[in-house]
Amino acid sequence: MTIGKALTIAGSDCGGGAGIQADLKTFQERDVFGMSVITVLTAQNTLGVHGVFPQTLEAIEGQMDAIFQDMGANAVKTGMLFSEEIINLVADKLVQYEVKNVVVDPVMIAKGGAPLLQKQAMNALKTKLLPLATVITPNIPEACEILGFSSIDTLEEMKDAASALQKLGPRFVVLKGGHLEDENEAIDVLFDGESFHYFAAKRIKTIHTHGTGCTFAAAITAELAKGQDIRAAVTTAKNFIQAAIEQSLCIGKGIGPTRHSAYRNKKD
Ligand SMILES: Nc1ncnc2c1ncn2[C@@H]1O[C@H](COP(=O)(O)OP(=O)(O)OP(=O)(O)O)[C@@H](O)[C@H]1O
Ligand SMILES: Cc1ncc(CO)c(N)n1
Repeated sequence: MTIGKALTIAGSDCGGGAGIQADLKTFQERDVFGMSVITVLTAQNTLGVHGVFPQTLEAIEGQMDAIFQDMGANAVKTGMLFSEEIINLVADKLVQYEVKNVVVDPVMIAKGGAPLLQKQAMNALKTKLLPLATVITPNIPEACEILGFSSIDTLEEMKDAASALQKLGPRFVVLKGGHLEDENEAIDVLFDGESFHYFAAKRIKTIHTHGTGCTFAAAITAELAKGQDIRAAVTTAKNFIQAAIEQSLCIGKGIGPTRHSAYRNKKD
């Protein structure tokens, strides 16, 4: 029996809604074999991030070598990388192992406002990691940070930003519109270097959106690991996150997680 293999290189969210935990739950739901490289431990719950504990470079390198010298992966997702040193190491290893299908979720700030990427790491993210990406999945504040834009307020501005991001080197850009002020729709824009594709869904009124970005990018990764093309992968990921937010969970006292099992048994 063969199965698609997907690897997440990200931070651990002990609260289970984001990071490594969200990614592995999503991989499982999408029927790919999930593996993980933990870059940082966070002490985190629905109220916020209470501690950040980066792993040593030796520990991160050891995990990557263990996976790539044996099982390998059909697709890799990066999430919280936190520091310049970790970004440089991960980028070097992706090159060393000639990894195909790299999904870079440029995680910067948690929903509660905690920084998940050090300011000094921005240049390494832009110059070392983005050019290795098959697809990047920034939200609007992340796109603004990367590009030095003061704001992105309209669909036209999202298109301009997606096109500017693609010039930094990723093959595809998916700019997420979750943060756009639109009462009716949450619209994401895919730019392939030539044309734009739109993925719109009804905006759900809920505060429980902890880990939506991780879950969405993990679903894209799972589909790429199965050999789907980018448009099919984003279509499935959008349906997956929509179902997960529709049934999001009021667990904890703050911003609750989504329900990763909500899309189970639904047709693509
Ligand atoms: N209220 C909502 N209703 C429907 N879809 C949403 C809603 N909020 C976000 N989305 C969708 O969820 C996906 C993730 O987008 P979002 O912008 O929330 O990511 P994010 O800010 O990176 O998340 P996080 O950093 O908390 O993990 C996108 O497809 C976006 O359109
Ligand atoms: C570990 C981790 N990665 C990513 C996010 C972004 O949602 C988070 N809150 N925690």
